[in-house]
Amino acid sequence: MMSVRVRFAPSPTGRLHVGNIYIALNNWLFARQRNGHFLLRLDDTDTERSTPEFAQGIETDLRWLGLTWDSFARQVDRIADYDAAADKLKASGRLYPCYESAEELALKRKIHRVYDRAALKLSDADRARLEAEGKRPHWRFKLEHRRVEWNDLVRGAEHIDTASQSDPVLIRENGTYLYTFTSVVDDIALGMTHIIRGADHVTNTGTQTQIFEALGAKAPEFAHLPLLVDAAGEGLSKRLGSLSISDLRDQGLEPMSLNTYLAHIGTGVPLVVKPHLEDLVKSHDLSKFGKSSPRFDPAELLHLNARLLHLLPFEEAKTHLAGVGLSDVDAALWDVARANVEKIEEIGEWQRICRGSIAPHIADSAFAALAADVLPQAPLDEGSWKTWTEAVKAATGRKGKDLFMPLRQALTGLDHGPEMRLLLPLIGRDKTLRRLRGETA
Ligand SMILES: Nc1ncnc2c1ncn2[C@@H]1O[C@H](COP(=O)(O)OP(=O)(O)OP(=O)(O)O)[C@@H](O)[C@H]1O
Repeated sequence: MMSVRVRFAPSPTGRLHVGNIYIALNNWLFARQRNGHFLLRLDDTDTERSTPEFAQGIETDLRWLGLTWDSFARQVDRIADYDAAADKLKASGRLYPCYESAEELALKRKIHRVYDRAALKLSDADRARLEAEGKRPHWRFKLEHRRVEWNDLVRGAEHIDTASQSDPVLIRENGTYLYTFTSVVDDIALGMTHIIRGADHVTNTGTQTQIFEALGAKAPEFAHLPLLVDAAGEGLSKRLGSLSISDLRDQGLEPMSLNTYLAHIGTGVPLVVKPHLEDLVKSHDLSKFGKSSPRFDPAELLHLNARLLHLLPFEEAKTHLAGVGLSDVDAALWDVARANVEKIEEIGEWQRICRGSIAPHIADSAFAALAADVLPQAPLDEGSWKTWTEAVKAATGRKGKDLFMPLRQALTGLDHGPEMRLLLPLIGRDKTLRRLRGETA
């Protein structure tokens, strides 16, 4: 069997958003599951809007998520190939020059929805006259008017009737190529076997299939994933910077929670925490995705992030902790605090409470003093809390919340957090005594 080759082909015209990564991830998982090849291709022929900073940002985002690529291409390096392919289509009569201005085309559109192919009727003399007047042609691809059918790996049996479409412009008046064309030339040259992309490209599929064939190639298999929308149901755009990957990274989310969430939404399969990309590779299945637009809900992502941290063993958490400046957190603290955070940086607060210094919250200093008197001797362990609170109860007559809450507040400055039985040994006897006296310790 031919080995699988897929690509992610963003234009470096903005910061990648979660919809773009939905596509990148699905391509990557599809390739990895089949020992295939994943190409990163920058569609950067729009030189006005493409920038090196956005190109760099794409690489940074993909690396952060672990979506590494096997090869890399840029469309600006491949113009000679486009020229050669265009010459071939011109020679076979599939690309024809048109001279209508934008105004003329707008007028025509009021009468016919589809371009009337008037330019095909021009004689050599007509064209020579137009050129002599200084007109430069744009070039249209002559569609075969027929039904193009394909078995979409996401959407099932699909078809487009190209008779209802205008012959697409593939080369602009200034000689630059349109995406519809360059993408096909690349997909042929770089040997793509499957094209996995967003549903915004379904309508291009008829035209592109015919361009593949006109260039002597067979169209690859297609998979069109639904377009993600935000929690309010609005579409996403690189240009607007909505739900960008760099923002989510800056917010301190784990790359694997984003990968897991994106591999899940739109599938209808229950959301299960997957700590490693390999786990997602195993369960990946394009046929599980539906057609309707999934909502990307940041609240759901945050919840998943918390669940992922709760399951993350210390050995794996270490590098993440170092990444947020918390390399001094140890296994004991991690194991106690991880169930109480949504983002890894919040571990810093528990590090400060257990290992650094805080201002305690003492509501009743007489009670705190009595409690200090009966604190067990060092070293404190997981049994010490029970021994201590029983002694405090005997000394003060307090019980339940009236007993536990003032102690928690005195020791942590907070009224919530991990079990006190686990926190007490981490805080230690000295700090506990000082905090009970109201000292910052
Ligand atoms: N909201 C979305 N959901 C899923 N896929 C999307 C979404 N938006 C874009 N894509 C896909 O992302 C890939 C990269 O596309 P592209 O670089 O054109 O991004 P874009 O967000 O559409 O760009 P722009 O906003 O600059 O027009 C394409 O496969 C496209 O179908």
